[in-house]
Amino acid sequence: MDADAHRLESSLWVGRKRYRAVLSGWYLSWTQLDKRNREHKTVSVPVSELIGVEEGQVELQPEKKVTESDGDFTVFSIKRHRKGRGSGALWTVGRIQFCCPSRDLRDRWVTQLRSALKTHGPSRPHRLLVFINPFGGKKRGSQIYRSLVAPLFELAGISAHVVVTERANQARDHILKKDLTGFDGVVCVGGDGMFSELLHGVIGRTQQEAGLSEHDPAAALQPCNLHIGIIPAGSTDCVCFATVGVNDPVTSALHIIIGDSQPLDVCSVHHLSTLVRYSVSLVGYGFYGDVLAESERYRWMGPLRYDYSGCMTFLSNRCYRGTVQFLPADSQLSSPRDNTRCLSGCHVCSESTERLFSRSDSGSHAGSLYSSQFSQYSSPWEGEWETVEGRFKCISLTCMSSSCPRSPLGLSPSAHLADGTADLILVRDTHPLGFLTYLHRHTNSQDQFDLPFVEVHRVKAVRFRLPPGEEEQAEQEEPEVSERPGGMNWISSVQHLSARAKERGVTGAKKRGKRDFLCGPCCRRSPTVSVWNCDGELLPFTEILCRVHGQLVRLFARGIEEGMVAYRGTLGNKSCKGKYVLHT
Ligand SMILES: CCCCCCCCCCCCC/C=C/[C@@H](O)[C@H](CO)NC(=O)CCCCCCCCCCCCCCC
Ligand SMILES: Nc1ncnc2c1ncn2[C@@H]1O[C@H](COP(=O)(O)OP(=O)(O)OP(=O)(O)O)[C@@H](O)[C@H]1O
Ligand SMILES: [Ca+2]
Repeated sequence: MDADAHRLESSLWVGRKRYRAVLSGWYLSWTQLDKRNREHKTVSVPVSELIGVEEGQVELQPEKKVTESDGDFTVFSIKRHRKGRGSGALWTVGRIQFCCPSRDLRDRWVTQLRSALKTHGPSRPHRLLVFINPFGGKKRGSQIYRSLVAPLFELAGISAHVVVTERANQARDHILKKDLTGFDGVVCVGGDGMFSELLHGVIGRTQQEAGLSEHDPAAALQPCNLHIGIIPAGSTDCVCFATVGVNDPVTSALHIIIGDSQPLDVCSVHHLSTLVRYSVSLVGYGFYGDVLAESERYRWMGPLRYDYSGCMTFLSNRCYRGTVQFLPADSQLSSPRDNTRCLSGCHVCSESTERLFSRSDSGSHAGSLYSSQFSQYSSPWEGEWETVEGRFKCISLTCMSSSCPRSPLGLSPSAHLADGTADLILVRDTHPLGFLTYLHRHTNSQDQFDLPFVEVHRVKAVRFRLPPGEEEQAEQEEPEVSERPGGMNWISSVQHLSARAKERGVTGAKKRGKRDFLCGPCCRRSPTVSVWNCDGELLPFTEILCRVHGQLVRLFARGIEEGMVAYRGTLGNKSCKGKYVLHT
């Protein structure tokens, strides 16, 4: 439809001031007029950023209140705040009350604005399936949804089917098994763990419907159409922070309402011929694995458990031997040390869309990487595998920056959300002060890669193997792989093994903790094998293969908005003002 089909222009009042209001093309604008009809200040709002239009004088806070009058209507739109609490833009609801000289004119305005919204917002969701974890983070999920999000969905005409979860993995199972006809997206109210449930549900369901097996790391998985929305209410909320730039329920709800769409790379983690889990944020061995294993004992501390376990793990001063192999990404396209940042509309990511979907860069029949072990040429992917052997404090693989309030630029500040690559960070054994320097640089603008014991690579795939003689024993029962692609058997087997890994992690951490305290923080008699942390879940296997699937899922987000990033001095939070600057 012609964008100007909704054109309307008339004189309106806002409070005691008279305006010439115009709905034209993609904008609603109003210009103040003085007594002689001279034009003054103009305010313009893109139709794409309108949330809803209501008759009468409408207030949303503290609860919805409508004062009916013949000529009034209220327009709700997105309002940006440059000084957000984090490094992105904080969005709130802007409200403007117009008054028309007649009811007839008011009705025309309301009708035209609503029909402009319909025309300009075809990608907006109409029906959403919302999962609330009542126990995530500070246990405020239900309250956050009820008081901050539900009223906005109602205002925007979104119908939401809400499921308050009663057990872990309920959301994932619901998405995998139930009829989802009519839903335009799924939303979680919770933390990274809840997001991960939705991620596994959506990817699994899509592959199931496409008749594809998720187990073969060489398979070209089917990109998912069902969008995922995240209302942050967890402990870390790293995925939300890294894709929106702030952890704020209202900002996220508004991104969902206007139907923003942000593709996201996903890493599949395999052991032998089995898919173990998907990750978007951190696949980490050594320090981050140990922190997570340790933190399981302190769940009762809430979000603080990570700081406490972080200190304990740091003091235990462990390092682990192993062999890391990786398939480098094209270094002509980008590099983890190019000092750029993936922002909304990022050109590296948009160019990747073309590259990722213009040709099939793998084939599900090309043979498993595992069958080839360390051979360089049987990979379905281009390039040569590189090998690094040694003793590591930590090994981290991240598909995105993994920024979070604790680390506002993240594990890899120049990583991209949707370029089909991940950054592999290898931190070799070093003295505690060196490692502390590395960790501390995550909290400020100093380059954490500019240290002699740290290396970073942009990669498409990674393998980890224990040193000869310490290989993984077939102690774990092999997960029973379902015949049916996307079937549930492997999930429950891997889940069972993960629960055992958690137990092992906890008891292991107990033993290690005791011994470390007896011997002091510099004790060298530490365990030889760590555990993998996959987006906050412990993995039941040590020898794994990770492969990046470019833009496999889509979020209701748009990346961090340009001009809102925490470059020098633009951050609102006093305690960190001016600190978060990329090293340019
Ligand atoms: C001197 C201060 C150093 C501060 C160092 C801060 C580094 C912060 C790096 C954050 C990286 C987050 C990666 C995201 C992971 C998520 O997908 C995942 C799921 O939510 N979260 C975790 O696994 C949860 C993992 C949480 C890891 C928290 C680590 C906290 C370390 C504290 C170390 C203190 C050492 C002090 C020695 C005296
Ligand atoms: N009703 C429930 N009872 C118990 N566990 C649940 C329930 N609903 C979801 N879960 C599980 O709780 C785990 C943690 O939830 P969530 O991610 O929301 O919070 P968090 O751990 O505090 O935050 P973060 O993951 O950001 O650190 C998830 O892995 C999820 O599977
Ligand atoms: Ca990426």
